[in-house]
Order: sequence, then structure tokens, then C-alpha cells
Amino acid sequence: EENEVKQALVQFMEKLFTRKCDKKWHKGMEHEHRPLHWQLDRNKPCEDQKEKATKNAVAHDNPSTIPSTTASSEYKAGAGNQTSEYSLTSVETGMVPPLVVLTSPLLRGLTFEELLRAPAELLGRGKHGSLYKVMLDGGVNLVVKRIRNCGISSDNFKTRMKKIDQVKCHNVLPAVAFYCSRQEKLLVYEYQPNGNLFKLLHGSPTSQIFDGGSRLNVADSIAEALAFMHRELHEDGIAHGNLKSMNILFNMAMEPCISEYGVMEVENQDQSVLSPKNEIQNDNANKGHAYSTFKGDVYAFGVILLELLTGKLVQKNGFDLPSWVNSVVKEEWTVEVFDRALISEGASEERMVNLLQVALKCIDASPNDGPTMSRVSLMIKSIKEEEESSITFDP
Ligand SMILES: Nc1ncnc2c1ncn2[C@@H]1O[C@H](COP(=O)(O)OP(=O)(O)OP(=O)(O)O)[C@@H](O)[C@H]1O
Repeated sequence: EENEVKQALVQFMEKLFTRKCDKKWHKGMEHEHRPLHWQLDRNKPCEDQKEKATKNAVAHDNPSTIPSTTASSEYKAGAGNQTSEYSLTSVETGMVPPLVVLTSPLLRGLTFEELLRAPAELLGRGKHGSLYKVMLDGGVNLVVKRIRNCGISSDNFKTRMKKIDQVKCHNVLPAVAFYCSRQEKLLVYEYQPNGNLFKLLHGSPTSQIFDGGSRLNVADSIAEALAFMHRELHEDGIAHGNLKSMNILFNMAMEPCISEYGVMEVENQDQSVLSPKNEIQNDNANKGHAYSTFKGDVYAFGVILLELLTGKLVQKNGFDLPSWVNSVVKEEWTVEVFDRALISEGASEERMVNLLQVALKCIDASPNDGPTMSRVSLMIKSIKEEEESSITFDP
């Protein structure tokens, strides 16, 4: 009898110990490598509560639209019966809309359910939503942007995504799929493993040297791609809307690619007229000026040029890069603005000044004089040509 009691005690202690170990092991890893649906469930709803309330009311009034038990109950079980304020699938009533797969042959046949079940890791939570890295079977890595506050209705979002998909541009990262219901807007891209322009410029001091020639190439590629997109999508009024160095990603070949094109919208009917209604609320263009969406992109591109030339952050502890550059140039201390790394590598001062002039034109507050992206792209190309011919003829 004593032995039995001892054994039971040992088993009990073992169980207790294992549980403690498990807890420790999971500590701090709650957000890592859980299925995507689990991560989405834990977050707050993307759309406003009003829309959710209306939707729920509709579901109550109409028994035929009671939440589908197939997907939602399964996902809840998978999430360890976590009760959450909001569940992606449990609020979906009736049919769950399909995942629209756009371009990628890699994803052909991928379903929304498969995407939700795949392990995911939170990469960032920005102003316009959260971003997850999702690992599919077979080694395909995707990112899923859960969009918040984009100011676009569901119908408009679907139309925009399809229109943008028709415009192929080498330096613009295409969305490979999207999902759009009344509660959710998800955009899917291929995962780009080589970081972004922000990290390259402002990352650790030990990061690889980003020389003048490479910076000029990045400026040229981005300007050309943006000019192309503006031309192709001008009639539809679809500009980027949230251009910044963090949205310039480097692909496998280390070529810069503009990401998240057209995800944000500013209400604007007439793209050629600047009206106070058309204020861009984007990180780079948040200057309180009235800009059309396309002008907003030109401004944001100008800020990226300033980042490339100065190596400085756009904003930090009250410091504002465009204002600082304008004030230094006004005092005729132009050379002071350039990144020390560029000066010490012996980059041509003339070319840097020319590029700075382009940047200043882009961020010029006077509405009617601002250049279009096509004009900006041409100006940068001519600076690049000068640079190339100087290298060719330099003994
Ligand atoms: N396709 C991708 N592959 C790899 N990394 C990506 C991809 N898309 C974005 N990232 C990176 O993930 C991080 C988080 O991106 P996210 O879009 O959430 O940030 P953000 O642009 O600051 O957000 P927001 O625009 O909503 O304020 C950034 O470092 C971004 O460069």
C-alpha cells in the first residue's frame, strides 16, 4: 500500500514538473509560429464595431445567415478554445468569401482555410494593420497584411486589387492573393528575405556599405517604377498612398521593389486638381498640405531621396528631415546635408547636389509647380547618365 502511495506521489510530481517546464518553454513565444487564424483571432477587429453590430443584427434577423459551423468551429478548436472578442471566421455569416489568387503559379489552388491553418509569425504592427509571415507546406513563405483604416470599401478594394494586378512592373511587388469580406481585408505577398530600404539606410552601423552608385540606382529604379504605375493607373486614380523606405523591399536579386501599391486611398475624384479635401495622411507626406494622391506619392518619393542623400531618419524626437534640409539649404550650407559616408567615399558633389535639387522639387509645397513622377524619373535618369559617363571617361 505504501508503495502504491509512493508511486502515485512520484507520478503526480512528474506531471507537475512537466507542466511547469511546458509553461516555461512557451513563455514569450505565444505569438510565434501559431496558425494564422489564431493570430488573427487574438487581434482587435479591423473594421469598426458599427459594421460588426449591423452584421450581427442581420444574422439574428435572418436564420439562414447564422455563422457557418464548418470553418469557424474548427478554427476555434484549433486555437485551444481561446475565447476572443472577435473571431475572423465566427463572424463570417453564410458563405465565407474565397481567397482570390492573383498571379502566383506557386499558390494555384491555395484555399483560404489552408492559409489560415499555416503557421504564422507576427512581423510588425503598423498604422495600417498587422503583417504576418506565413509558412506554407513545401517551403513557400508568404506575408499577409491585415489591413486596417485603408478608407476603401470592400467593392472598391476588390476592383483596385484586380486593376493593380493587370499592371506588371518589374520593380513593383505584386500581391499574389487577397481576401476581402465586410470585416476583413487581407493582402498576400511573397516573402522577400533581403530586408527593406529603411533597414539598409538606418540599420546597424556594421551593416554593409550602401555606396553612392547603388543609392542612385535605387532612386532610378523606384522613380521609373512609380512613374510607370502612375501612368498606367492614372485614369483609375490609384496611387501608392503610403510610400516610404520601409515599403521598398529588396528581392532575391537585391533589386528594390515597391510594396503595398494602392493599399491606401485618399478620397479624391479629380486627380489633377489640388483641393484641401485631398490631404494625404501618410507618414512621409503628413505635412498638413493639400495634395492629390499622385502628388502625395511624389512628395513621399522626395523624402526617400532625402533619406538616400542624408542617411538620416525622416523623423526623430521632433526632428523633421524635409524641414531640416530646407533650412540648411536656405543658409547655403548645402554640403552639410549629405551623408558623411557619401562624402568620404568621394561621391561626386555635383551629382549629389543635382539629386538634392530633384528631391527639393518633389517636396516643394507650392502645389502647381510640383513635377510628375515621369518628370522626376527623367531628371534622375539624366543624373545617372552623367554618373555613368564620368566613370567611363575617368582615367
Ligand atoms: N513581402 C515582404 N517580405 C518581407 N518583409 C516584408 C514584406 N512586406 C513587408 N515587410 C516588412 O515587414 C515589416 C512590417 O511591415 P508593415 O507593412 O507592417 O510595416 P509598416 O509599413 O510600418 O506598416 P504601416 O504602413 O501599416 O504603418 C517591415 O519591416 C516591412 O519592410
